[in-house]
Amino acid sequence: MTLKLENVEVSIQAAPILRGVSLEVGTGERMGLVGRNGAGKTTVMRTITGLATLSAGKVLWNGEDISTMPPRQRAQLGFGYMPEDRRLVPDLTVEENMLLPAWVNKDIDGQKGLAFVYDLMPELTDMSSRKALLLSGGQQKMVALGRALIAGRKLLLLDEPFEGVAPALAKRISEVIASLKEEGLSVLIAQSELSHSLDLLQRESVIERGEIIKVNVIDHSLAEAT
Ligand SMILES: Nc1ncnc2c1ncn2[C@@H]1O[C@H](COP(=O)(O)OP(=O)(O)OP(=O)(O)O)[C@@H](O)[C@H]1O
Repeated sequence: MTLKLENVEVSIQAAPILRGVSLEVGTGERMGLVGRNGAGKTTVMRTITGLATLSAGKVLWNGEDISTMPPRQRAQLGFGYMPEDRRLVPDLTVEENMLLPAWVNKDIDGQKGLAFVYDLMPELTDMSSRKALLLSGGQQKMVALGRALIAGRKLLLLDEPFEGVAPALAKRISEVIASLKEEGLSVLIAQSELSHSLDLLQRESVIERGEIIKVNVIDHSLAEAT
């Protein structure tokens, strides 16, 4: 289950936003996408989900060109997306928010997804009937992660999952993401800083003004030594 971007170009209102972006995320790999605000991280995520349109290049999934596949079909392939701003519906409960992808896409098995998510994050079971508006920012991120996992059983795209989250909860989110390796899930994590996830990632692509300027392999022996 490999995701590959080949020389992807995306323009918004004639302004070039992504300029020849190439990257690869392998099965069970956790890859970072690191860059300053405005570097193009969210646009990369939206290109992978099909929400942004390429003007050149390709998005490949297991070698198949999915560049023009609609977002709905990509969700059926097992792509899940957690947007930076969470986009929870305040008046819906935690469980209803997580079931949203299954309500709009009948091919997604919501109950099966919920069982998986509750098993992975038992703390969500306790808050399942609470309205989203009553949750802290960090708890909302957890719910957004749960919702992304309802569809995202093969590829998970997480946009700033640790931003604005208190350290204890950030550690928990990091733990949950790390445990997904056993499921063979590939994860791409966009971040403007690395603080919470160095030990989580295997590689990171650095993006600057719409271009990948380098790919770093993370040396875990350094983290283990400290
Ligand atoms: N709908 C839009 N209309 C105009 N410009 C846009 C639009 N969406 C993104 N951009 C521009 O594209 C560039 C990349 O934005 P993008 O959101 O992908 O960056 P980012 O790295 O995710 O940063 P952030 O974390 O601030 O969202 C920015 O310069 C932004 O202003």
